[in-house]
Amino acid sequence: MTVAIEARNVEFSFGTTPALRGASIAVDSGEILAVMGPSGSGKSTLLHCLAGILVPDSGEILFDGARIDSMTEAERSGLRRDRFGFVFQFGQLVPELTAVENVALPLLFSGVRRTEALRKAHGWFDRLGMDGMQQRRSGELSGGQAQRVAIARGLVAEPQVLFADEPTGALDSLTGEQVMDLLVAAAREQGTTVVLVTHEPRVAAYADREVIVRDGRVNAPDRIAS
Ligand SMILES: Nc1ncnc2c1ncn2[C@@H]1O[C@H](COP(=O)(O)OP(=O)(O)OP(=O)(O)O)[C@@H](O)[C@H]1O
Repeated sequence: MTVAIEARNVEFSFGTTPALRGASIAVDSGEILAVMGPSGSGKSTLLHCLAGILVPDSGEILFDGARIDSMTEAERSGLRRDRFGFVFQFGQLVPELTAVENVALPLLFSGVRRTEALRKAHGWFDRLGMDGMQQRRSGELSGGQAQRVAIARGLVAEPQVLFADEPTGALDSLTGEQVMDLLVAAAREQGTTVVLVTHEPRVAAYADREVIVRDGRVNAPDRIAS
């Protein structure tokens, strides 16, 4: 197995508040990893460091074998644009744009022509179960529909790694399961590596592997002897 993305002994503090204290994790290419752990343990901070949004105070982040913590901001933002996809708790769709324009955004940012980007984005709506809703704006979508659109946006440019921070956090459990079914099926089809932060065991159950962040470090889950 090739490692897609890795944190080695990462430390990060917000001012005097330590958030990561020697966190290490390696995610295999194509693997779906669930990052669990108590509130405030450092899960989101770890995701932001892996995604090149935050730069660790010490330690290393490797993507495809290359150090990204020592890259320039411009290089890291290029990686985020071209190689990574993102889904957050609240889809963060652009309210002024239609659903299909929202899905097309990462392609447009990567320089794909508008007609081609919109054509590709259109192709997602059937599998979203949302054919006919392409022209709606986010205020005209349910929470689950908006989050499905956000997942299509996260995957449309076929990123190598999808970072999902509590993607079902604002949804009821049935809607959350529909969103996870979509996320996992589409990621598997594209061979996308997924780093999924969640506090819900039902959501983590979709992953290939679970780790727990406690006090800024990553542990394998405690196994219950049977
Ligand atoms: N922008 C910030 N400024 C200051 N401290 C922060 C900031 N973001 C996070 N922290 C602190 O860093 C620590 C780790 O936070 P983080 O958000 O990574 O935890 P988390 O495990 O994702 O929590 P949750 O499950 O509640 O989202 C916490 O002590 C938190 O209070």
